[in-house]
Amino acid sequence: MATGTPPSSIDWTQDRDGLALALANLASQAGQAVMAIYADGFDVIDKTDGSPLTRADLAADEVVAKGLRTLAPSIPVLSEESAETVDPSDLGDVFFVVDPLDGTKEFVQKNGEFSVNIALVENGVPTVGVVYAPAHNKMWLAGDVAFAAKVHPGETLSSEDIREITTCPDPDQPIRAVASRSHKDAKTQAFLGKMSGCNTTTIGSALKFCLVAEGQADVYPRFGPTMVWDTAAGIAVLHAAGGVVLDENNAPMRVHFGKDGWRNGAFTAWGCEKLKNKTDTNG
Ligand SMILES: Nc1ncnc2c1ncn2[C@@H]1O[C@H](COP(=O)(O)O)[C@@H](OP(=O)(O)O)[C@H]1O
Ligand SMILES: [Mg+2]
Repeated sequence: MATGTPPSSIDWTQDRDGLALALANLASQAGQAVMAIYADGFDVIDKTDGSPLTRADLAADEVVAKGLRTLAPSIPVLSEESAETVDPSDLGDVFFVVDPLDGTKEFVQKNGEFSVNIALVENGVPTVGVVYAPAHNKMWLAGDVAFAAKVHPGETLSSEDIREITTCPDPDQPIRAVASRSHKDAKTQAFLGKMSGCNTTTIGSALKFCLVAEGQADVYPRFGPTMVWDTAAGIAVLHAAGGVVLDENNAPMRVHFGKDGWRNGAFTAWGCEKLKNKTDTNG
């Protein structure tokens, strides 16, 4: 079944898997815009926080913003590229969170490890998420159920193209960890060092959540800074696949505007909460 543009009167909070598919198709279009610039060449601007910005971030943001206005005009949008202009109190309880190009450092280095992230957040909980890696032709999407699919940038996905994914924890095997390629920190290294025999793969962007969600890794520890748009979509995918993302207080991580603005605290994303005991046992 190919999806066309759905009527804007749909209550998406009642059809989260349907929304996930519609957002996946939007991410595919944004990925097409990103890949055109990836092939074409681009300048890199340093933002005030030291992170890079390219015209691919802005082009993808425009595609996603326009698509969301058509799809769900009544739901507000918080995007990395326009967050400074958004008053958090105007967002209400239900809003979209967008990182049009997550892993811009990886994009600049041309290693393919970047993604388009779109999430629906309801009362602080990411309930729908899509993470699209256009350089890998790979989409992860989730509402009530988590799925993955092969999709080339710009292609339209239908419900027949997607396969269900779940996490794959095996408490008898050494932990497989994923960590940031470009943002390493001592606390993460210490955490990884506490797990005997742990194998760690480094990779950019929200792809780390997706590797845990589809059972290729067990844990993604993150003690260095991230923003809510880096994590919301990945949390939704991992949660629907059977995993959990815990904050510094071991509570499910929420999307919220706090003393550090939209910046997250430290978190650990697990394929299964029980695996957490392995850090305690072996630490
Ligand atoms: N000092 C900092 N403050 C806030 N966010 C940071 C940061 N350093 C890295 N990040 C976040 O980490 C993201 C990259 O994650 P990873 O290291 O897992 O690839 C960046 O996303 P962008 O590339 O969208 O800017 C950025 O939001
Ligand atoms: Mg990001």
